[in-house]
Amino acid sequence: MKIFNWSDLNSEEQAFVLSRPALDQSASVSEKVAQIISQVRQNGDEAVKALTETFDGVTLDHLAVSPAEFEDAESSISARSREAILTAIENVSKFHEVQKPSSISIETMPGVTCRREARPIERVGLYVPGGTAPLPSTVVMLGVPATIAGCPLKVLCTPPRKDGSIDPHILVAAKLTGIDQVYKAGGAQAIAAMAFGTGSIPSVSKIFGPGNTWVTEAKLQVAKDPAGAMYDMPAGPSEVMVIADENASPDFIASDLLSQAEHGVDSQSILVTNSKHIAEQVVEAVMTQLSQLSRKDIAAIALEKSRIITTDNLSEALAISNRYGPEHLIIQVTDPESWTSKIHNAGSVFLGPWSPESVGDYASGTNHVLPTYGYAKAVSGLSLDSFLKQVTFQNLSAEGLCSLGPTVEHLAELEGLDAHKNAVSIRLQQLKGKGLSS
Ligand SMILES: NC(=O)c1ccc[n+]([C@@H]2O[C@H](COP(=O)([O-])OP(=O)(O)OC[C@H]3O[C@@H](n4cnc5c(N)ncnc54)[C@H](O)[C@@H]3O)[C@@H](O)[C@H]2O)c1
Ligand SMILES: N[C@H](CO)Cc1c[nH]c[nH+]1
Ligand SMILES: [Zn+2]
Repeated sequence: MKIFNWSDLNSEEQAFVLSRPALDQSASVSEKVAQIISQVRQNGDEAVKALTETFDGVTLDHLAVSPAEFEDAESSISARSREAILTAIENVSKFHEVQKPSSISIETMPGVTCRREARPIERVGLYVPGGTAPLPSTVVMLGVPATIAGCPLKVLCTPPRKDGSIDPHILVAAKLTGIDQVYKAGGAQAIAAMAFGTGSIPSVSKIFGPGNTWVTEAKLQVAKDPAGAMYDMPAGPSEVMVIADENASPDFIASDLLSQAEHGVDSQSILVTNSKHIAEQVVEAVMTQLSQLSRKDIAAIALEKSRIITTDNLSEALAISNRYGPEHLIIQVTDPESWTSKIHNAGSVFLGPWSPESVGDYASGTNHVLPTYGYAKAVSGLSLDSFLKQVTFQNLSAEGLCSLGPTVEHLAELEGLDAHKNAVSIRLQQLKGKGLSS
């Protein structure tokens, strides 16, 4: 990892140092995704099977995971794995249960009552990536809030393994979080199938979950079509930024940087520190730890686009972080809580030496589906709210309309919208007839 001293960089160099590995939005990816979507719309299940053969090298008879496959999965995983999945579900459930919104109601003026109530999204599609690693933890992060929100239809798609099966931990996590419709489909074809429906995969209103370029581009494209589906957020290649001072442990920092680098070749890990000494020690620790990893080849490529930035002080480090808007931000400084009010743009934050990013990935309780590419500046990570809609209600008494009606009539007149005005006037006339309006 290369070390850059922030104050030595001109603005162009600073922008380069904080640039992400580009999201491949080339015309070729966008055209190819458009073609995949069109194939799935035209030929449904048959197109999904053909595309699975092309991109995943698997021939499938059925897309739906059968009850027998769910049962086999139950018996094939260890008691320890089941227990770990249950602990994750328990903590993620606790943190998402307390996010349940309460209804609000207020009388804005006498006789005019406004209310807001949450409703679950009725049909949701959950995408669990599976290109390079099966992610049962993502099933937990998607399934738990969908179930707590009360979404009646939950459909899960994930790419099949080379033998046409789905990782059993994914199936067990699905069952345990209340999902029983799992389909063997990955990439853009899975997103298209959930957006428009196929013979076997039901269409949904909103699609959730992270994924690679193909998945992300497909989520964006199906949302543009009124017949398609909305999506949660652009959640692409994993990224982490660590802010550390001279008291932090170089080994801990290196382990955190590598934990995200190992996700994929396009992951990005950045250290920002006010200590040159720490920066140098981290370079060494990263190299030592990297050599021990089973995914060292992937992590090594990700590290080529990862960086270490040295700053004059921690305030400058925080400003850099807010400019970058990392998916994950780790604060390894003395008294980390004293810096939280200065953090504005980050998906999820890990405070102090005993809060590695991995705990949020798996089981602390927070959600690991988080905005990448700097979208943390504008959107939040997944939460219970993502699976709910807020419906507003208003109820006016006759007295309420008598008080508010003339204002609405006036505003409608300002906009030249006679029918709007008339919808009030016609009622006020009737109330006048009853002696209720002047
Ligand atoms: N931001 C988050 O919250 C978060 C959480 C977990 C994982 N992630 C990220 O999700 C990503 C998962 O990516 P992945 O690739 O492992 O799995 P994936 O499931 O997203 O993609 C695999 C699918 O991509 C399709 N595909 C592959 N090559 C293709 C090609 N040339 N043309 C068309 N389609 C093709 C295939 O259909 C395959 O099934 C990683 O980048 C990881 O860092 C992000
Ligand atoms: N770090 C990923 C989100 O960027 C989530 C994950 C799943 N498993 C391990 N990590
Ligand atoms: Zn991770």
